[in-house]
Amino acid sequence: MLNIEQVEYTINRDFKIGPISLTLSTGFYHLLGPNGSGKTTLLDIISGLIPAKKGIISISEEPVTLFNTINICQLRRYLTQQQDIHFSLSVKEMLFIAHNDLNIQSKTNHIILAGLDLLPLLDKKICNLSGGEQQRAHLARVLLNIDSHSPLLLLFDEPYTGLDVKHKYWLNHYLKQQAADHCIIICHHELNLALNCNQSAIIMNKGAIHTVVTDASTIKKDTLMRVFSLPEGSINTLNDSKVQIIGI
Ligand SMILES: Nc1ncnc2c1ncn2[C@@H]1O[C@H](COP(=O)(O)OP(=O)(O)OP(=O)(O)O)[C@@H](O)[C@H]1O
Repeated sequence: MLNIEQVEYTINRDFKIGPISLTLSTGFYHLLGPNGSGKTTLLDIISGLIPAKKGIISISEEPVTLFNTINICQLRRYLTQQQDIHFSLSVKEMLFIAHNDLNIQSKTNHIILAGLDLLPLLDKKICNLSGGEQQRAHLARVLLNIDSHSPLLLLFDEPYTGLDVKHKYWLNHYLKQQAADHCIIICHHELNLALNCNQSAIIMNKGAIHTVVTDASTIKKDTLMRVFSLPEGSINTLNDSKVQIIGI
């Protein structure tokens, strides 16, 4: 599904991404790492928003290049970290701009809009919604667009921002179901959530991939302390040898 070979990108004299090589099939991948470790930059490169300086990326065998943007857009969806709405749009208007043939009544779409509790908010202006409500509307914009018969690459940059626990739970549950058919990469800082989920995780540090595990609950205390600069005593080892960060 996603193939990254020796990808490099130089941001400035002090910060460089890569070389990164990674091959991912369908599934659910947590992309973890401290602030400034290069997660968003990597997602931007994978999505084709910024061109890699070196190396090769392909999504379902399609090369990610500036000249192949139209094909790439059909193979991937990307919820970026920040969304700016410059017009006074309602939720419904924004969703219709993203999908001009959107059928709000269809069973699949109804599940998403109901799961994100957006049905009562459809006619409200986005700028008048709370932070979490706005994030739910932007999530719907992406989720309503993944009804595809072929596998997609779904990239989410900090999708949990502003969500309350009910909607975090719903989102995880929904994406877990989608992971059977699609390759889903979620960049976030909810370390305990990742440690709890038995899903794959990619840990970045200083522009490079530090660790890839097929089960995030096997991430070692040492790794967490080193990569995230956590103090001694901040990590609890449970009876089943899983670790949890305490105090957050
Ligand atoms: N447009 C830019 N110009 C200059 N430096 C940048 C730019 N974008 C990112 N950087 C720098 O590149 C590094 C990686 O940034 P990036 O946003 O990829 O990190 P991140 O892991 O997503 O961080 P966070 O968890 O805080 O969102 C940081 O040091 C950041 O300051």
